[in-house]
Amino acid sequence: MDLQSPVIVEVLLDLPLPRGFDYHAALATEEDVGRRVKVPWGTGQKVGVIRALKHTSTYPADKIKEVLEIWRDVPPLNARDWQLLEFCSSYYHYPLGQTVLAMLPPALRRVGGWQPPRRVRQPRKYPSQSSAPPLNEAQRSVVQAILQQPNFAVHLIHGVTGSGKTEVYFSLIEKVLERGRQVLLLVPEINLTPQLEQRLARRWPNLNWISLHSGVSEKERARRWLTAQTGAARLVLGTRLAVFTPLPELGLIVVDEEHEASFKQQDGLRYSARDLAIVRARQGEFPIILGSATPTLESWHNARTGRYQLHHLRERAVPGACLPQLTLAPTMQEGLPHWATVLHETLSRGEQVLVFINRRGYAPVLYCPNCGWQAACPRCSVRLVVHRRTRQLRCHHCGLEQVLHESCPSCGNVHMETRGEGTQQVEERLRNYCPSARLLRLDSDSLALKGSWERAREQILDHQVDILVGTQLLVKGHDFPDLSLVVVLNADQSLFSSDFRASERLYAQLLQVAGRAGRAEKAGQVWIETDYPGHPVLLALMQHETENFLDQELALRRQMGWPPFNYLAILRAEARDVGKVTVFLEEARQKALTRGGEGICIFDPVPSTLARKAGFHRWQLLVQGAHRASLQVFLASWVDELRALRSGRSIHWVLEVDPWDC
Ligand SMILES: Nc1ncnc2c1ncn2[C@@H]1O[C@H](COP(=O)(O)OP(=O)(O)OP(=O)(O)O)[C@@H](O)[C@H]1O
Ligand SMILES: [Zn+2]
Repeated sequence: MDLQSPVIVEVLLDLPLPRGFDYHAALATEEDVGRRVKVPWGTGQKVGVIRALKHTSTYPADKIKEVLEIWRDVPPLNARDWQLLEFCSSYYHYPLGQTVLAMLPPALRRVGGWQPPRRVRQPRKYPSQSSAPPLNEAQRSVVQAILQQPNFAVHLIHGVTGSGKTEVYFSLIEKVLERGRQVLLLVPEINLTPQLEQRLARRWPNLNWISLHSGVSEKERARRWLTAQTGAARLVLGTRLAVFTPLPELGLIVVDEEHEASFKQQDGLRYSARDLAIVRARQGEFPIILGSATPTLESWHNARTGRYQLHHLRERAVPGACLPQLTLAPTMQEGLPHWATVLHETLSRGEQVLVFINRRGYAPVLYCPNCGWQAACPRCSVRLVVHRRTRQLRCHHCGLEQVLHESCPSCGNVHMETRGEGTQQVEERLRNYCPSARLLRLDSDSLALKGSWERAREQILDHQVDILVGTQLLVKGHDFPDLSLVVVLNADQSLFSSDFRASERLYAQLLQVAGRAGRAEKAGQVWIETDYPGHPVLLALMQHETENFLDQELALRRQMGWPPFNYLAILRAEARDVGKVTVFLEEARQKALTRGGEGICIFDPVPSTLARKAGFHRWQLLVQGAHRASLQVFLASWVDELRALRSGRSIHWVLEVDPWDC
């Protein structure tokens, strides 16, 4: 660089604009690219990240302001970090500045600068494991096969529930750590981290590893993030946000439970952490492992067509443990349920029971049997849920709370009734069946307090609980050896959804919840309440035929022309005034039709599934592309046109690539 010319830096800011901003920075050098800066913005200040140094600017020199501070207290983003961020910004059509600032831990985005926490919380100590269990034959051959390819490859491990996928990951992780490379282990749920933290700490008592998730305090999260960036931390265990952690020596990524929807960010930068992890592995030329008992059809298709390498674990790992026995039973309107006997038998053997119902609260409907009035949310297009203990009606979408009606607001009838069951009612019912059993309800209401999941988990493992009543929070990847009976209530509620992914999701959910039963020596039983025992999802489940099910679903998707046989993007728009939403989407559709593109199909604007939320009307427009590349070309120019539309200024809109909910 010419030493005479004033140094100008291009700074990326957290603004919805596709460009950076120029500032003078007399003392900046090339080393500062990727560092955080404080800059003046309007009457205030903002934190940004230096993207580049330049000689000249297109702005008039006297308009360019001076950078207030370049923070050199932490390392800059490196070329690999930029590579991932640039991919992310261009693939999701999200401004680079917003992408970069979204990925920084919040404590590094403060205009006050970064102060490390005064006290560092010491990681909990666990008794170290004498030695890892010897891998069984099937596990060993998966490990061998994966080790043969040190370069980029996507490995899909399809392992039945309890087949010991985690031990396979650990074995591979050990090899990668020995080679001096860092490891990223992604899990879908913050609830799963205590279980894995414990396993990691026992396996490698001297390893410097960190966990990153939204439950870690701001400062602590930034501190840990920095230990990863400097290379001090050798392993990062985290939820989706951890996919962006700078890891200069990264050599392996594991995505556990790759089918989980929580890998998809649903607001702001709407990325899929699983997909970005694959991109990251390709950029870094190292292997990535996806593991699941119920892979997504996208991954399954890639495995079937040879793009991913498929590995199987067909049996449970604990010697003697086998897959649970499944029984379908009709829902009883009155009297004892069909599973009452087996419930008592299980409890009398001193084993644990999980009762699964995917609905929290007491009852989903409050209605008047006299005039038919129902309690609905005034701000959303849903009914209000009855919470009996707090005597409230609550909206599970916008958080609205009302006092439970004593009488019908429409006709004055004082005998109001509820319909359907939620976790609280099931808990009450079970207390009547088994008055002496110790019950624990686990849903987002009972787990609202910090640390409550960890306590609950220890109670379960210590066998201070006989019956667990819970929602999907309990389904994922947990390992409770004394649990031998799983009861699924009201499975039918999702059999008739219109989403093309409904069958895939229901199958995964039922198989995963069933998979919590009988993981150790105790034989497992699963009872599913349904009035449709002939439904294809249930038939496949009964036969433990996951591969057939996936193949059949793939054939259906191909026939219907849904992903993974094409690619989707959704333009979502919302506003208080429904007219503004439809005008914008109609103009957007016209632009799209004019632009067109090879294999691009533009649908009509329609109301979203939740058509009104917190007073906002929500509509969407689906775009389908036969090829990923041509869809990307189309979206890139379309999004520019959308930004220029006047009708888009007074509403919220967002373009989502590869949506999981349509
Ligand atoms: N080789 C082995 N010998 C004995 N026990 C094993 C072996 N491998 C794993 N296990 C045990 O089997 C149980 C299930 O393992 P793990 O939790 O890894 O299964 P998983 O495949 O991840 O299951 P899920 O998909 O249901 O989460 C654990 O208790 C684990 O300690
Ligand atoms: Zn609401």
